[in-house]
Amino acid sequence: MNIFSLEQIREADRLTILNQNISSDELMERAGARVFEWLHGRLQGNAVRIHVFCGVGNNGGDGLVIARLLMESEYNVKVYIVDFSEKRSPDFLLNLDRIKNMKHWPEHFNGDKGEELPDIKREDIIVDAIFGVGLNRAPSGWVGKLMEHINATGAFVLSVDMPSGLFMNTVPEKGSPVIQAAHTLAFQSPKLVFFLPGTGIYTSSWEILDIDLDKEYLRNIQPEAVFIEKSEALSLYIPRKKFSHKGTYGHALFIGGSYGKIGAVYLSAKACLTSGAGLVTTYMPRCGYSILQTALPEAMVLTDANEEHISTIAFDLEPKVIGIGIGLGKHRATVDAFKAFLQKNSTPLVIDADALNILSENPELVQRVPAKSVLTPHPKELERLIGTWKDDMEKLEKGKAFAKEHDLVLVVKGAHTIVIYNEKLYVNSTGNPGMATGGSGDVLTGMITGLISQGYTPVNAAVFGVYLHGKAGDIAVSNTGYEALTAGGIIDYTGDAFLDLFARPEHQEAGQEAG
Ligand SMILES: NC(=O)C1=CN([C@@H]2O[C@H](COP(=O)(O)OP(=O)(O)OC[C@H]3O[C@@H](n4cnc5c(N)ncnc54)[C@H](O)[C@@H]3O)[C@@H](O)[C@H]2O)[C@@H](O)CC1
Ligand SMILES: [K+]
Repeated sequence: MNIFSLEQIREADRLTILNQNISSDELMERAGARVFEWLHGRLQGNAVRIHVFCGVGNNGGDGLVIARLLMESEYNVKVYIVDFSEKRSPDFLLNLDRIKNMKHWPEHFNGDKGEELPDIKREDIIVDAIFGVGLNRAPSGWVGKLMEHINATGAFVLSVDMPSGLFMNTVPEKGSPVIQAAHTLAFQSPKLVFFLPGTGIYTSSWEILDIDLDKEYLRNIQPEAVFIEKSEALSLYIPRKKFSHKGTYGHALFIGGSYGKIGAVYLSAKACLTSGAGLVTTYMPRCGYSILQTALPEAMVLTDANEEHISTIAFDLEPKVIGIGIGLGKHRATVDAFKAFLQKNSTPLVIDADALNILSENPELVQRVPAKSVLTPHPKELERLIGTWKDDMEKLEKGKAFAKEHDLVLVVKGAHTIVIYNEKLYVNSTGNPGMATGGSGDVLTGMITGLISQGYTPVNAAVFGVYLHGKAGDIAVSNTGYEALTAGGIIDYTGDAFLDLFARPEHQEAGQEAG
């Protein structure tokens, strides 16, 4: 599913009106009607009190359409106008007249009358149509107070298009008011901010409503980001061939491990085999030999001369891809070995853990990383690589610039992991908090390496690997619960994650969990 930018939504809006030969107010009616149908389908005429808060722009206009349609179906509706500006949108004004024609007189808030805050009960419903995509500065004092009052009621808050107070392309300053939505109904496409840690917290779940914006235009543009769900993942899948052999699926090598951290290599190697690599070899210090040969007889083991850490990186094979850094440690000899390895290596890499830390401590080494290699940093490792950021948006911008400059695939880990390559963002839909457990990252590195080994391009391997990893975790938790999920458990359910790609058609987006 595509995620569009503010400019793209505005243009789609304009072209829809032009090409479908409708007025802007007809488009607003369509948008409001979709929200009304959503509510009506669930409430079925229930007498619950519905408080509709409308701003004075087009989001507020949508709110007025929703309120009118609810009233026409005899719902118990109260409308409030949050008069935050003298510049009211024409379609807002048109719909305000229509509400007044129904003999309903909205309560106006404009800040200088010291209005009493409305009395709203926990069991009521609030429709938040104060600000939509047009917010361009923090709401002023009294508007913020009203928004905080809404948040404090404990009522179910349904946000129209986006929770009021969120911006499309920046993150609200600390203390800036934002509506805490129970659910958000977004028009046409989800917003990027639903997936970022600092802003995704403002809606517990979200759904999109199709308002039939200009399909031709939306199909032909490069979206701001792509949301990777089953259908996108399936489109990346490469079927196995009947007349194939282990050589067809590549030889993957893992370089890593140190005394006490052999398990990391085991997890990567096993995840790599489980995701379909033809052959796997691990290169590790001598102390890892028996452990790996015993725990994972399917893998081959090469050892360093040193017992406890890697001191030289030398091997006599030609792997298709190398996963490096898992459990590696940062012993001086290991750092030197890694530097020497980068000088002569041209095989694509999947770089994780201590190899990333060595890179960030020696930034000149980044130039030595082969183009299109995959980097899988968690937030701290990312910060060491690209520097600090003021908010999630800046993090993505810096990530894009870094990936572009070095022609690398960057996997920005989080609740919604985002893969960055060639200025494109791929936002993952799968995964859960049970996966925040030691070794989960080693499994991901193993999966991505395994996919590259089989012939997936590095960017596709990263996007597909992140999806599969999360999906395996999601299937696993349905059996283990969050707490008991371990990294090994994610590997155990990788097969189910593959099978799930071909299971019944994807359920409609309804009720997605965000954040
Ligand atoms: N193409 C679409 O997707 C459609 C959008 N519609 C609705 O239109 C909304 C966007 O409407 P608008 O562009 O009018 O913007 P909003 O209604 O989101 O915001 C209101 C206006 O207030 C001003 N403003 C921004 N921040 C302010 C602040 N802190 N204090 C005071 N004034 C402020 C801006 O001029 C802004 O345009 C969407 O979110 C959606 O709900 C729908 O009506 C139909 C179609
Ligand atoms: K809103």
